Amino acid sequence: MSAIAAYYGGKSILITGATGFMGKVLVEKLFRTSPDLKVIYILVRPKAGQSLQQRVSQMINCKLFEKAKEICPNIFEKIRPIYADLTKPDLGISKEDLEELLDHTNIIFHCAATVRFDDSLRHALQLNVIATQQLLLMASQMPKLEVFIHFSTAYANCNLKHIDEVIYPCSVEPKKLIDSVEWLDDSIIEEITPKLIENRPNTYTYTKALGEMVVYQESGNLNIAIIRPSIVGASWQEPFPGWVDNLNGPSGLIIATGKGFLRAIKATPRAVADVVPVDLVINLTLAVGWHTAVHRPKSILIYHCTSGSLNPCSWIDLGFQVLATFEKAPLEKAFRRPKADFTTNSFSTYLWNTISHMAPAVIYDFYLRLTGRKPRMAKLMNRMLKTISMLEYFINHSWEWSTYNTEMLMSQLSNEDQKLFNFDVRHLNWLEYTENYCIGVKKYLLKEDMAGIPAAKKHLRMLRNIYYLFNTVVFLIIWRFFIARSQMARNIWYFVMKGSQKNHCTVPRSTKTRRPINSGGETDENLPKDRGLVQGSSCLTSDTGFPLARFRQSTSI
Ligand SMILES: CCCCCCCCCCCCCCCC(=O)SCCNC(=O)CCNC(=O)[C@H](O)C(C)(C)COP(=O)(O)OP(=O)(O)OC[C@H]1O[C@@H](n2cnc3c(N)ncnc32)[C@H](O)[C@@H]1OP(=O)(O)O
Ligand SMILES: NC(=O)C1=CN([C@@H]2O[C@H](COP(=O)(O)OP(=O)(O)OC[C@H]3O[C@@H](n4cnc5c(N)ncnc54)[C@H](OP(=O)(O)O)[C@@H]3O)[C@@H](O)[C@H]2O)C=CC1
Repeated sequence: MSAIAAYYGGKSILITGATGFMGKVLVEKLFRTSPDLKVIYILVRPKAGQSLQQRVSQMINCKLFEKAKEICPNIFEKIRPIYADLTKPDLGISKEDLEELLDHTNIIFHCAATVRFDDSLRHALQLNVIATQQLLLMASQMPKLEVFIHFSTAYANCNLKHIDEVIYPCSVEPKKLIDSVEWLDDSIIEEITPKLIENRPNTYTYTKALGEMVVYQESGNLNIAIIRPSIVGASWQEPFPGWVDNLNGPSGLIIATGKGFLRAIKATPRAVADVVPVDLVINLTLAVGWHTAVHRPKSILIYHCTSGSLNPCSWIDLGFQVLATFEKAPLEKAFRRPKADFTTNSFSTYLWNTISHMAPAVIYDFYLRLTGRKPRMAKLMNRMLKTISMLEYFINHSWEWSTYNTEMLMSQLSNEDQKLFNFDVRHLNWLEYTENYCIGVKKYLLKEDMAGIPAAKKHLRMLRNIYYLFNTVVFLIIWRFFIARSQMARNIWYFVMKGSQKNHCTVPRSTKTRRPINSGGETDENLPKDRGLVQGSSCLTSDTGFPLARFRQSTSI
């Protein structure tokens, strides 16, 4: 019997952020491995006109929960949604609900956060710091609480190169900052934000670091552990490979690449793409929950959930595999053929953005206008470039995270737990994982049918033909313009043609097409004189068509 699965049996578990990407996988795994758990309280806010119950139904009825529902048919009875808004005082929880939570909760998983990189400091503080503080206060009043697991991020201390499994102090006391933003004007907060976050790229990483400090300061007698995942990607194995349901992290960029919107990105190609599958993160989380509750470590332990130190994969390898997968299983209705170039400086990035991103979008918009439709591609492209500018920091830097605690925990698990709650990233095959990730994005995020692959391939072939046609037209226009007007261009053209002519003729042809020399074909000797400068080639004269004709005209003046 698995010790971890057994631990969660009969427990009342409180989860914040259960409707999010990681929260769903956590709830699913709990029901699948510990179907005898007592209840899962989930803090939910109403959203998009849906009631709490509707949100829960939508969550449980998605494909992710199919296996869990077979194993635990009464999931609906065991999930108790609690109305909450983490930005409100007392987390917006009613008195009755609060009493129930205080009386029964055994375990807390605190997942909820704002993960947006462009959030205002005030909002990010409210969710990632103040809400954490309030939840800790609530937790300290729970007599039956055994463990509190806090989700942070491996990038909370991305201002450092080497990051250990410790809490690093921030330059400003969280409590002082919380007090200040209460009375400071939004415009002033905006002005001081760059100074506060110092050399971090955004308010998200900064407030997650502050959140950790609050956990440390308010921990009291609570039994707490912190999980720090790096870039969380689609599922690796559980409940099935490739599951993903939002655009965060790499998923949005994978779609942008597959659809042919994103064709070049500023990145350090050999830098480590520190992606970790979501099921691996959740397995570690459940193992940490069990270990912290059972062994009650004396201090708060931090667990890095990263891949770079144990099984690194570079951005360029990831990019190649994404392209290889989309060649086999392309996305439907791509804008252009998928391509992934890596630029390394701002100038080439600017050039690529203009030529390879904005220009085709503007041309397409022109076409839409001509056909009486509303132009939209340039706007879409601008939004994508804005998104990329926010993510660029993470693809152009490298970090080293120590994983001592995570490895120690792995060594303490029984063989059965190591299998059931596998978080050993060394077993991950990146080629296979990336392929499943791309297919998962196609199936579960874009809801595309695999039966549509032949049509998608046909569409790509059409795009390729348009590309060739477009390039030929551009070439002809340029050729006509230069060759007709400049002697120097004519000379260069002659020089190039002469060189290529020599090279071309040395390539052996197949015996079927090879003509014997001097056997009545066009050789140097019997070429008509008006062929002027192009003498010397049977290869050239046979298939040059319009360009050569133009060239002949212009050189025979
Ligand atoms: C082959 C090569 C592969 C290379 C692959 C590199 C991957 C390199 C990942 C590094 C990632 C580090 C991750 C740190 C790990 C954490 O600890 S944090 C968790 C990750 N958090 C995130 O990724 C949040 C990033 N997203 C954001 O902050 C906000 O969405 C943005 C980027 C500021 C955009 O904000 P906004 O302009 O208000 O727009 P929003 O309404 O959110 O979305 C606008 C449009 O952009 C789209 N969009 C949103 N997010 C994304 C996205 N990530 N991507 C694309 N489109 C997006 C939306 O679909 C939407 O399109 P429409 O539906 O309107 O057509
Ligand atoms: N995804 C990643 O790559 C990484 C994530 N993490 C951390 O993991 C945790 C989970 O991330 P992830 O699942 O990706 O995030 P998501 O954005 O998918 O989910 C966020 C969750 O928080 C909830 N939430 C947000 N605001 C409120 C609010 N005001 N009141 C109540 N609930 C709210 C959301 O609810 P709703 O559905 O109503 O919006 C949602 O359930 C976070 O702490 C994040 O910092 C760490 C490293 C990487």
